[in-house]
Amino acid sequence: MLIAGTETTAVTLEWTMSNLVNHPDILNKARAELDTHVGEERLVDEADLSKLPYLQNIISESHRLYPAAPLSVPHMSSDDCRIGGYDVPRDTMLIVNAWAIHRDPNLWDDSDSFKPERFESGQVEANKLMPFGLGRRACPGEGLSQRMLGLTLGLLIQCFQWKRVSEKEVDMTESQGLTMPKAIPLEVLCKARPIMNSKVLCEDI
Ligand code: HEM
Repeated sequence: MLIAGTETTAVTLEWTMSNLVNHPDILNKARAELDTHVGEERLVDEADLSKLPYLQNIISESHRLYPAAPLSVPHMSSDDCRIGGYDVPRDTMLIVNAWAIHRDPNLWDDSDSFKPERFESGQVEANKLMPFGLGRRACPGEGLSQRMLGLTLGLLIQCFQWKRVSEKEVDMTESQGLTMPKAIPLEVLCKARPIMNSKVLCEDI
């Protein structure tokens, strides 16, 4: 439960921040969305998340390219069945490669690029995502985790300016592990934005 609930969300946040510092234009657009819909007089909160579709699209795009459970969790067929043209006997272990599906060029335009805008076209794209699994055994923590990711990312962008430690792009190599960690942990520079000095922040805390 600890790994399922914390490591997955933390790893997703690290991949998302890595993508953002490698794409400052996308980071700026997310900051502009926060400044427009939340402003600089108070901190973002849960009720704001529905007004921040671009922030949500950034999270979806991170789930797509860097799913925290790339091979999901093994399942077993409870009966004979047919999947994608293959006969699968009862009691076969099935592993879904979400990582490969999320990068399949037949399903996604420019599939290896980080483009949150692809989710602006509506629900069709979002329906192709499966970072939390599908069906009866899908992740019960999806709602909690999506809120945690939205709030944490929103606060990080609202409160700090972020940039890479050098001109060189952040290395995006994946390492091995249950939750697909980064091979090289993220290091970034941050500078407090004016909201951090404001009286409002002290009152919010
Ligand atoms: C980015 C965050 C997360 C991701 C990507 C994620 C992904 C997944 C995936 C792919 C599964 C397997 C689904 C399947 O078998 O088809 C799973 C199961 C599970 N997750 Fe998550 N998860 C996340 C966060 C959380 C959180 C925050 C909690 C709880 C607080 C949680 C609790 C669980 C539990 C208990 C299961 C096992 C469910 C079962 O076997 O019936 N997860 N998760």
